[in-house]
Amino acid sequence: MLQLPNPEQTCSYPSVESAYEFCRQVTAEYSKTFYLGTLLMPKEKRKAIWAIYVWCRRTDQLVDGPEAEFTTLDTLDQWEKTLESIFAGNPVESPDLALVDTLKRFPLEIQPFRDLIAGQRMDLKRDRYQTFDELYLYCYRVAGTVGLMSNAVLGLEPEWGVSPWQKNQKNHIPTEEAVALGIANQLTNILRDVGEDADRGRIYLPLEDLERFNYREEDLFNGVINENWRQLMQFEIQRARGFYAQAERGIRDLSRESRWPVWTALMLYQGILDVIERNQYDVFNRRAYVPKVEKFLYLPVAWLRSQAL
Ligand SMILES: CC(C)=CCC/C(C)=C/CC/C(C)=C/CC/C(C)=C/[C@@H]1[C@@H](COP(=O)(O)OP(=O)(O)O)[C@]1(C)CC/C=C(\C)CC/C=C(\C)CCC=C(C)C
Ligand SMILES: Nc1ncnc2c1ncn2[C@@H]1O[C@H](COP(=O)(O)OP(=O)(O)OP(=O)(O)O)[C@@H](O)[C@H]1O
Ligand SMILES: [Mn+2]
Repeated sequence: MLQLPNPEQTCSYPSVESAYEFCRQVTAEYSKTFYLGTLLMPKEKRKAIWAIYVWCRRTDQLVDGPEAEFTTLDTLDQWEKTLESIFAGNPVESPDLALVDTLKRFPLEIQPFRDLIAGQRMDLKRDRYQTFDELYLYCYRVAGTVGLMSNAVLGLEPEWGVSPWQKNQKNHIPTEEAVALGIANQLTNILRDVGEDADRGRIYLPLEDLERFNYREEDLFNGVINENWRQLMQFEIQRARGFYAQAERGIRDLSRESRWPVWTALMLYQGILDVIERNQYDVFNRRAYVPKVEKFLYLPVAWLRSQAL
């Protein structure tokens, strides 16, 4: 796992602009997919997503990064206090300057941020999920919440963009669809990282599914790829695709300028599932990623969808 650049070194003058620049760099370094999506947005929204990205990434690093062994429930309580301070307009560290500024510009609520921290608490407390309902709660907390945060920035199509015969119809707010995209992304992430997580003694796939397909924990730790594994993976891939399909139906409710970036991020992340299939479900020895050239080929298709669907 990469180490986040030290914010104090990167921004020698802690100004709002240098904080945003730091956030841009971190987003570009950590996620080619989401960074590409943000490049398709207007400047103000793009910067806001970078600020949110970095807060989420820093939260994730507390339990997933190089310092993770020192993180306790207490650390996360402290982190939540810092969050409250940011929402009160008082940055604690220099990257927070960007989020404080973003909070002035967009109607973000604190609850999804708190819930994301609660998701990290789950990672500290457990390394198995018995049922899909339990896993769903985890996915909601670590990723569905990101959908809610993003929605506040992406925005809806303004009233004046609505045709006269729809004027009295209230805009549909695609909350469930935004959460669905977070869930879909997280399930994809889990399927891609099965091997990596097993190396850390973690299993995110619901144990009830392992049982249903007659695939044992021990098989997973040994990286066994047999017919049972392929069927289990196919089942989970279809489940993730169901959430992508739900998310797609919400994109038309977003502001026009946000549709292309969201279609792009959705298609690129969903593309990881196709790569897993192409790799014949070997997530133990090969990392599934969409090659750079292919990433750019998605752009025009995503644009057409953002215009037509
Ligand atoms: C283009 C756009 C709007 C992007 C949003 C980017 C953003 C703010 C991402 C935050 C990512 C983050 C660091 C979250 C912390 C918890 C975590 C690690 C969640 C997983 C992301 C990991 O991505 P990555 O591949 O880098 O993982 P590794 O650490 O390398 O293993 C997640 C898979 C969750 C990502 C969830 C989202 C981006 C939510 C998507 C939903 C929307 C943008 C809402 C769209 C609206 C409608 C109506 C469909
Ligand atoms: N285009 C690529 N070419 C070669 N290796 C890649 C590529 N994309 C990802 N990888 C591999 O995956 C690792 C990073 O994984 P990750 O999936 O986080 O990539 P990413 O480009 O940040 O995309 P994402 O936004 O989907 O997270 C790299 O260190 C590399 O091993
Ligand atoms: Mn990544």
